[in-house]
Parts: sequence; C-alpha cells; structure tokens
Amino acid sequence: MIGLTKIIVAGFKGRMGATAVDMVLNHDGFELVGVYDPVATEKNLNEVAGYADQNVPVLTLEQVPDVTPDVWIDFTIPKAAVANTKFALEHHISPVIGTTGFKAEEVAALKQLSKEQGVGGLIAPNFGLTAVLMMQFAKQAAKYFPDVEIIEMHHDNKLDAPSGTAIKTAEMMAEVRAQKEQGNPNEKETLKGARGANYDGMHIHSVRLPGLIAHQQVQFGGVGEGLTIRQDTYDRVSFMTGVALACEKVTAAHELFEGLENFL
Ligand SMILES: NC(=O)C1=CN([C@@H]2O[C@H](COP(=O)(O)OP(=O)(O)OC[C@H]3O[C@@H](n4cnc5c(N)ncnc54)[C@H](O)[C@@H]3O)[C@@H](O)[C@H]2O)C=CC1
Ligand SMILES: O=C(O)C1=N[C@H](C(=O)O)C[C@H](O)C1
Repeated sequence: MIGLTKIIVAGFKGRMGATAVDMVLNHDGFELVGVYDPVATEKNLNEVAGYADQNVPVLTLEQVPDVTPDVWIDFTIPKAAVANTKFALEHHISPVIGTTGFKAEEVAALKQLSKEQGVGGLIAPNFGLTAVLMMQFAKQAAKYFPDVEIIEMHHDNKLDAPSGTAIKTAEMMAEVRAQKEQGNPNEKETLKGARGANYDGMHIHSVRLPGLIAHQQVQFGGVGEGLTIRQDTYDRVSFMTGVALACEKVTAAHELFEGLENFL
C-alpha cells in the first residue's frame, strides 16, 4: 500500500488556508500533520470551532520538521511566502504555493534552490481550472489581437495589486503578442493611475470591492469587433481541485514549476 501524503498548511487561520485545511482533512490519501500561522493562539486544531474531533498540532516554524511533512501548502502573505518556500525546500518538503505577490527575481532564486536541494514544487497564482483556461484562451487570442486590456476584480481584503493571475495572464500573452503600447501614443492621464498598470504595453486595472471573490476579464479589441474572456470565482472551494491535484503530483516533481497547467 502506498503511504499517505503528509501535508502541512501554512496560513491556516486565513480564508484560503482554512479552505485548504478542510480539503486535506476530507481527501483520501492525505494526512494533515500540522498547521502553521503566526497569529494562531491555539496549540491544536481541536481548539478551533468545528474541529473538536481533530488532533492536529499547531506548529511553530521550528517544530515543522518534527512532523516530517511531504508537502507544504502555503496561502499566506506575499512578504512571508518567499521565506516559507525557502524553508520548505531546505527541509525537503515539496512546496505547493498559492500565495501571490512573488517578484520574478524571487521565483528565479527559489527555482535555483529547488535544483540545488533536488526538491520539486509548484507556485501557482491561480488553482482554479476556469482561471487556467481563461489564461490559455487569452494567450491564444493575443496572437491575433494585440489590442488588449485586463480588468481584474477582487475582494477588498486583498493585499497585492495587480493580482498574481493578472500578471501571469499578461506574461503569457506577452510571449505571443506583437509588441504594442496600448492606447493613444499622445494620451495623458489627467488623474494619476487612470490607465492602470502597464505590463509590456498592456494595461491592467485592479478593482477592489466587498462582495467580490476573484474575477477577471481580458478584453480584446479589433477593427469592428471585440472579444471578452471572463472568469468568475464564486466560492474559494473551487481552488481546491487544483490544490489537491498539485499535492498528489508535487512530490514526484524534480523542479519548481510555475502555474498549475504544468501538472494538468
Ligand atoms: N493561487 C490561488 O489559487 C489563490 C491564491 N490566493 C492567494 O493566497 C494568499 C492568501 O489569501 P487569503 O487566504 O485570502 O488571505 P488571508 O489574509 O485570509 O490569510 C493569510 C493568512 O496568512 C497568515 N500568515 C501571515 N504571515 C504568515 C507566515 N509567515 N506564515 C504562515 N502564515 C502567515 C495570516 O496570519 C493569515 O491568517 C494571497 O496571497 C492570495 O492572493 C488566494 C486565492 C486563490
Ligand atoms: O487574493 C485572492 O483572493 C486571489 N488571489 C490570487 C491572485 O492574486 O491572482 C488568485 C485569485 O485571483 C484569488
């Protein structure tokens, strides 16, 4: 019999971390061996409402190696996730990182560390299958329609802007899109920020409102025609199919991949 995959969830007190805890507890073949979050005051998950019948230690960072996890799920905050990923790789725990806000040079350094340690992993700005498809469709369209703007819309507790998904969408489109500075070459912002962020000539607009979860529209314009590719996340549970898939596959990986599509 193949053993259980031992998993730790970092950021378990947060919106995504709590959803990941439920996924791991209810997924065949997974064992939740610990949870970690610096704001936690509990010593065990059974002290958290709704988890009385669980026996999962709330760990400090130093205690993590004691429970010998195979996989580190991370839904934390941008400034913590780089150090967490480094810690996981150095302790031969395969990271499955959902936290966004990584800089390109930070990812490059972590990829190098993954090679040196011989430990694979995954950093994915979006574990939603509709989001992965939306990015792939947008890349396909960008080949024919270089005139494009991205509008991403999220809940107003989000720390990073633009979203990791918007940046990855722009990166993927930039691979195939004819370079173009979107808009009128003579345009002037009379109110700073009106044209949003600029990635390789493509503008990204970040909307933050209560009531939203995660949504993105990639809007293309052509001569006399337009194409809008839109993705909506209505429930955070939608991310868990991708997270579970990553946890199943990541321990066999030999490098640190970027994007769930690498595991599909
Ligand atoms: N890849 C994906 O599919 C998705 C990614 N995200 C990303 O996940 C991250 C978390 O999002 P939410 O759960 O909404 O945020 P949240 O604010 O609800 O939760 C973050 C949690 O991380 C904890 N934390 C802070 N520093 C930490 C550290 N050093 N180690 C461990 N935990 C730490 C906080 O105490 C908090 O409980 C964000 O970066 C967000 O963009 C969110 C949804 C989907
Ligand atoms: O913070 C969020 O909520 C989300 N963050 C990710 C991102 O930045 O792209 C994924 C999804 O959009 C939800």
